[in-house]
Amino acid sequence: MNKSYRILVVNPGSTSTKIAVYDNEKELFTETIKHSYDEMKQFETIYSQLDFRKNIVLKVLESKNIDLNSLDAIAGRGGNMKPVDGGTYLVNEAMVEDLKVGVMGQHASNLGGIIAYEIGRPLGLKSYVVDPVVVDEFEEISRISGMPEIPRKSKDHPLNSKAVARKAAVELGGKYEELNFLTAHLGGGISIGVHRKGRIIDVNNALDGDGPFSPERTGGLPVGGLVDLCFSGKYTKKEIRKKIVGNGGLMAYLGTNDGREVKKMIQEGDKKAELIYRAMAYQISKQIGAGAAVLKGNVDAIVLTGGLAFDSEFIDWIKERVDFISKVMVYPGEYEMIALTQGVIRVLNGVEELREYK
Ligand SMILES: Nc1ncnc2c1ncn2[C@@H]1O[C@H](COP(=O)(O)OP(=O)(O)O)[C@@H](O)[C@H]1O
Ligand SMILES: CCCC(=O)OP(=O)(O)O
Repeated sequence: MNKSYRILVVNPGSTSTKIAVYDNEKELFTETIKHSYDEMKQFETIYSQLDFRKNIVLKVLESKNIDLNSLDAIAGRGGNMKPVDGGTYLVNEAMVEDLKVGVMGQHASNLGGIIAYEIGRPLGLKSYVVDPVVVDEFEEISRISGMPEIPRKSKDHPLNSKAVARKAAVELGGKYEELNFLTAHLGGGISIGVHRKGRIIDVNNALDGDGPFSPERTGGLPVGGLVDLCFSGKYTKKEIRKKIVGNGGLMAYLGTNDGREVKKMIQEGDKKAELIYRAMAYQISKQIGAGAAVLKGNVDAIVLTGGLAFDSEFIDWIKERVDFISKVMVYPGEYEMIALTQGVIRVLNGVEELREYK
């Protein structure tokens, strides 16, 4: 019989830090600590948030009476280290250095592996990241953008996407590694992943103006207009970036990044809100259609997930455009905490090989 493991899970997001403890797959608790804009604006960089977020994790563990010595391992959401294949990686010094710098960019997830390492090391515990945001399983053809200086990059939500695709595979009576899925992670950022037999061979870069617009990001833009805006003299580089990620999408058109607020506006008769919300579903559907072409139509299921998937009307707008492609399966919310735990348990039980970060 497999041993029982107690695992601490740390998931830093743009507006929250999620903390959970599991005994194997049994959740003891999950706590989400929200961070307001005002609280975070004191930090110049993601890395400078380290002590703030780490102390929050330690305080939550104390408040839940979790003895640090009772832990067997720590899992953190993997951030912008060098691109890697999907899987579970031991956090080592090389990874921590790359996450500190953010070799592939800046995102709160960069702190997941570092916090896990900093808490684990003095206790003699191993720390892991699972399916980090930079999982790159692209084929050569997916990297071509049309401008050699700017190759397409894989940066999205592989942790949640692979977790829901695995769930869907079980429901379909098959294995993730043997089936083809199109996943749509519909959160603050949106990514449409093309999974061919367990590998994400194409996806829109959710953090760099690619794919559908989202509650807070522009997605792909007409580049000519963007070039003009960049050189208009009206904005700094930082301001332009913020317009693309943070203040884009629903936020730019409607002044909110909250899907529930937009629903309220629509119910109160706001026609503009309805047009924009419908346009987001339209763009998501187009990206799903593009993914179907990548898979030459061999799609076992389209899997919709993320916070927006709680809105059944929104999901229906997508379904009516894409259900000719394949069966549509919906898993509202996100499964990142359990996916981190499961990834660590798979390697501790020897079901999956632990990967080394170089
Ligand atoms: N019931 C709902 N109806 C409409 N939108 C929702 C609902 N629940 C959550 N959302 C929206 O989902 C988005 C956040 O999704 P989530 O997956 O939690 O994002 P992230 O983890 O990227 O912050 C927000 O726009 C939020 O308002
Ligand atoms: C680095 C890409 C992952 C991402 O965009 O995550 P969130 O949507 O959770 O910010």
